[in-house]
Amino acid sequence: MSPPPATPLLDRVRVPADMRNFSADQLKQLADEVRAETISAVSVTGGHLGASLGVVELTVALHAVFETPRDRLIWDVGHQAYPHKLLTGRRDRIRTLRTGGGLSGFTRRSESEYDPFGAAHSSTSISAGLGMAVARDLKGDTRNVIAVIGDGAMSAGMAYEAMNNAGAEKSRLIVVLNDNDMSIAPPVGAMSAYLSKVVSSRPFLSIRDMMAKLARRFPAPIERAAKRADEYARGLLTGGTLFEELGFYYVGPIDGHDLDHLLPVLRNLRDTELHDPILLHVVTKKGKGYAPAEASADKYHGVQKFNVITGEQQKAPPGPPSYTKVFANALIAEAEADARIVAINAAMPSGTGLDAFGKRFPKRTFDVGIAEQHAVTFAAGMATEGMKPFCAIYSTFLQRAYDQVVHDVVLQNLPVRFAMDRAGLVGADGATHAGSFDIAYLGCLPGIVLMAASDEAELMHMVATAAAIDDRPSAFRYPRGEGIGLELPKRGTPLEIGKGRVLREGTKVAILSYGARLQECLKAAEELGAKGLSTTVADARFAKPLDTALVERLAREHEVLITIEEGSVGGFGSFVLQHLALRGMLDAGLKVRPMCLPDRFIDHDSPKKQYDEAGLNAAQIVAMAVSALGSGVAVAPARA
Ligand SMILES: Cc1ncc(C[n+]2csc(CCOP(=O)(O)OP(=O)(O)O)c2C)c(N)n1
Ligand SMILES: CC(=O)[C@@H](O)[C@H](O)COP(=O)(O)O
Ligand SMILES: [Mg+2]
Repeated sequence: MSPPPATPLLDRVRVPADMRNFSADQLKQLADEVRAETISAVSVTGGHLGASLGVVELTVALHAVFETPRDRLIWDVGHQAYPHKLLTGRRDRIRTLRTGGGLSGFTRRSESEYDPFGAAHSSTSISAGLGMAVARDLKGDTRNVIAVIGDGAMSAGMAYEAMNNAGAEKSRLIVVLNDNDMSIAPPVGAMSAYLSKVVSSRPFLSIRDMMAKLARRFPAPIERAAKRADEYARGLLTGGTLFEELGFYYVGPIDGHDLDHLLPVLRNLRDTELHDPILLHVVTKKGKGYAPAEASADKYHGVQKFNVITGEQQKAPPGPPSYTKVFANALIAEAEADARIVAINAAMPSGTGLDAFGKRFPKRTFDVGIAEQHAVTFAAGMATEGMKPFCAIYSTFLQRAYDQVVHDVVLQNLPVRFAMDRAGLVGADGATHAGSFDIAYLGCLPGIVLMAASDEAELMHMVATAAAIDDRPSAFRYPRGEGIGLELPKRGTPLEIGKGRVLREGTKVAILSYGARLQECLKAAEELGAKGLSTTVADARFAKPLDTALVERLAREHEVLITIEEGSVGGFGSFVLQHLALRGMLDAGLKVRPMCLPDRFIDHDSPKKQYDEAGLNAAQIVAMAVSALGSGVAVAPARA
């Protein structure tokens, strides 16, 4: 007779304190329930399933052993934190994940006391953890600080900067390296190869543990001998781990799914008198425990809603190709014609579309890992040798390489091309991933050519334009998602640099759009026309160099000039205003209304709702024009 079903335990756990008296067997059952609940919840919301499944046991063990939230637990990237959210008072909201007003898809200080540090951009956890550890020491506090970082995130320079400092600071910090041998794609780089070597060597924890225990039992001379033996054991089995050379006490590798390993090791680390930073190397499987995830190439890194039984993801109805796909095809067409074109991405081959480029040109495609700073200067180096590098990095992630853009590319006037996908608001990933700032942060740089695609055909032309610009840096931005369904040429046609285009002629209101708000502008012009307000619509195409003749004509011939962009304050509208002001064209009463993202962060929601909240949809453009004509004050977009 089969044993009676175990009473569910997850229902008894609102916060981690509720599970701290559980036995090892109960914790194993709890882990199974957490995994099932994670799969069920993400099947409804979509999201980052694979990474979360890979850390179910680790999450249970960390919260069982450490006194969170007093002990600080930081998740690098935070995309793997769904089990963490289930166990820290957010189970009731887990099915609101990544939806408007719902839980964030990453960790967030404002969301929970169990999230001591916000994340989403990778490789920040060790730095933040060290900061918390040093602050603890300065305050004479005794809490533990634990940073969980993945093998992919460990490929970013910031992680080394942090470890280098931690090794010198000698402040007690526990870094858990969650090694699942995956980034979004299979990992790249020497660090990944190194970790595979360490993982494949015999687990030497037992020998080292024995030596350490022996050392503690004997007087100093023997302790020194034991310590030397320990060094030898380490060197013998793994050539001395890189982490120990950086001043960390390395423990591992251990099985990150086996609570019988995890619990005692974590308790030892919690109770040890060691004041060194510690690196615990755990080996896990991304997508663990859900067959469709384990079987998939990307381990269900980021999924749509799906059928739990079959694993089949909800497919969007067939629509126009995504901007990403159009970019990839356009770059392939250019590269077919010019062997100097090479493409670089930072651990985002599929997200940028360079996986397709790489299939066509494997030797001209470079995935440098999560290393945007390196990617940019690597591209700069290639440009000095006459190559035509296209650096495909999401607008938000390019923020990480800003000084490389300024100092290594623009200041040296090197012809690196920046393909900035995910420009503007991006929906479910929310504020951390919005491509809000590139117009402002690039537009202030002398000499760079800046373009924004208003549709997928324009994107093709901008790829061709960038390919042809070989005497200075250039950048073009385009949004997440699908195009508008235009017939596309085989290959783009280079645009005349610094020239916009007029799509609709009017006399009263002029709308000058930069980027993909153009369709909303055309809708608004229709509505304004129906109100008897004849409206011109123009596509600026370039923020730099600005089409000053077009800007001045629109200013001269209309009562109201509206500029609009999917970017923050300080961007395209500012460039237009500055030009008109310096030309004295604001002195004669022209009513100018720059429409851009509000000066605040816009939380996750559907893109349509996000742009509603940002005040950048057709109805709000109409309202802005009408209010300006009535010389009303600009209507600030409603706060969500
Ligand atoms: C600075 C930065 N670049 C790129 C990304 C996109 N990204 C999110 S998760 C991820 C892979 C992370 O791999 P790993 O740290 O091993 O975590 P895993 O998904 O394997 O758990 C990448 C590249 C990011 N979040 N931040
Ligand atoms: C966690 C992370 O940063 C990436 O997975 C990101 O969510 C990808 O964004 P896209 O879905 O827009 O490619
Ligand atoms: Mg990984």
